[in-house]
Amino acid sequence: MWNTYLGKRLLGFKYATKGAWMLLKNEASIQVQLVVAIGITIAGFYYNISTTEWIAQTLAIGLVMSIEGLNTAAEEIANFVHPDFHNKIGYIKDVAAGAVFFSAIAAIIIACLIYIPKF
Ligand SMILES: Nc1ncnc2c1ncn2[C@@H]1O[C@H](COP(=O)(O)OP(=O)(O)OP(=O)(O)O)[C@@H](O)[C@H]1O
Repeated sequence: MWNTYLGKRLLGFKYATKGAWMLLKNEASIQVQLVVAIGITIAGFYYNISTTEWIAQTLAIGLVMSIEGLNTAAEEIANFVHPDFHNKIGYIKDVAAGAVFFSAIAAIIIACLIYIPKF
């Protein structure tokens, strides 16, 4: 059954949900982002934000958590292939963290655009 087209897709989904659970269980930064995501979702209901605002907010949450997950994967690969100190590993980790920074700035701007007018 798992060797069919549909079976392989289902297996991929199973591994992806396992990976998402591992990120949420093991990674402090993702846990913090999940708490922020829950808080901002509660704020969305409290301030009764529009459908467009929900779309922007949901995309922002997904973007930050996705890039954080990729950043974690890059760090894990870097630690696995080269556990010792190396400038190149430092560069790889820093640019991966920089990608999270870009997404976080975008998410903060989106949050400001949605919530500042509501005060
Ligand atoms: N092996 C290494 N060689 C060179 N520099 C490193 C190395 N490991 C870490 N660094 C430097 O230290 C910084 C922090 O590394 P670390 O692995 O603790 O990342 P982190 O983002 O703090 O991880 P975590 O998200 O797990 O807390 C990196 O961004 C990099 O500048």
